Amino acid sequence: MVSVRGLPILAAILGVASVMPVYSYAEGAGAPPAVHQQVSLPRVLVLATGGTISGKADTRSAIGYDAGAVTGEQLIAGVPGVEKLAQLQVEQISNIASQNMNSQVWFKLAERIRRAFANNEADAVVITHGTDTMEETAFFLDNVIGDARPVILTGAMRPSTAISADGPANMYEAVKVAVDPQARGRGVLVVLNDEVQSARGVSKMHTTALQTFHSPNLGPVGYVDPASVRFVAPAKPQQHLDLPADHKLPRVQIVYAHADMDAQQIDDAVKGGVRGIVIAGMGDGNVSTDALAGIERATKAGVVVVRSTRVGNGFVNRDVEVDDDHYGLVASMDLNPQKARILLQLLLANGKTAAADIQKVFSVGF
Ligand SMILES: NC(=O)C[C@H](N)C(=O)O
Repeated sequence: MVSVRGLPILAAILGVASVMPVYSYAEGAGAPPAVHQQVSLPRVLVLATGGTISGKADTRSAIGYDAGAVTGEQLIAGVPGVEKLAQLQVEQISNIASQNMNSQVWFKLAERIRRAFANNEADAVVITHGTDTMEETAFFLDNVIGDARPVILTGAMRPSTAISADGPANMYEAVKVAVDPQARGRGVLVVLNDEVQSARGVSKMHTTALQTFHSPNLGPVGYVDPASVRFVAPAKPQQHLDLPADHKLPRVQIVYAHADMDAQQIDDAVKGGVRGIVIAGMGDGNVSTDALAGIERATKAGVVVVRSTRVGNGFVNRDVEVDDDHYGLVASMDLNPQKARILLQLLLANGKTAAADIQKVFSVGF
């Protein structure tokens, strides 16, 4: 449990923060108290999971760095002015690079957020996270939280020690969005580089650029800068799927389609005991004739098959180039393969196994 500290300590922190450069948290500023209190400001629970935003290198121009080397508390201490936006309570959920993100951390996050909202501990949640799998964590949480209070993920493309580290500005803007009344009722959001994206729409689309997050099909839902938060899309209805009590998600494998494709990967997946397969198909979710024969074997064996696309943009349409009705397939609509995998896992865990029922959920809103 974290403890509430007194105002003299807060004043000391504010004094330090005001003269320190923004990257100070990576340069041994020391751990501040876990609760940064200012009476009557909104309460934001910060859940730190690691990633480049918590990364640290030996020198400011170093190429390599260790992700998850800085704690959430140190990270907050390097964001001057954030304490004027909200009362921040920081908890460390994990400290990993997000290529190692996994469903156990997702369950931990989901349960902590549900508890915080049920006990009225927080008005909003900000999660710091690596960018590689941020869209997957955001989408998982979007499907299981179902609360109007904002849940915002943020991260960074440059480690905390880099020249022009982007983490502090992203953290500031994430908290700014979290406390904005208009952020309510929008599901889980991702805030980086002055843009606000929905969990459903967002995808990492550049390996290294600061402007890596885009929502190719849906566009950003809003914009943020130090002076303002502007939403350009309407709020959405809140709904949620249950978390499996045993904290296990069924095995669903992604199969990447390509020229010269045979059915080997699909047959191997079925033999390996998967409950579902998501095809990262060519174009509008296409596979070769040989692979389609493998898909037919898979569905006959009771494996649910969803057709998504490797293209990264556009919708996968039902029954246009592939006869989904005939083969009993699900079209992923706007969902990329990694998000289609999560939705299929959650639906299977909630007892939905019929392709038609699964299709209805994938098609929500379209
Ligand atoms: N920019 C980043 O955060 C990348 C890092 N590999 C991560 O996802 O943790």
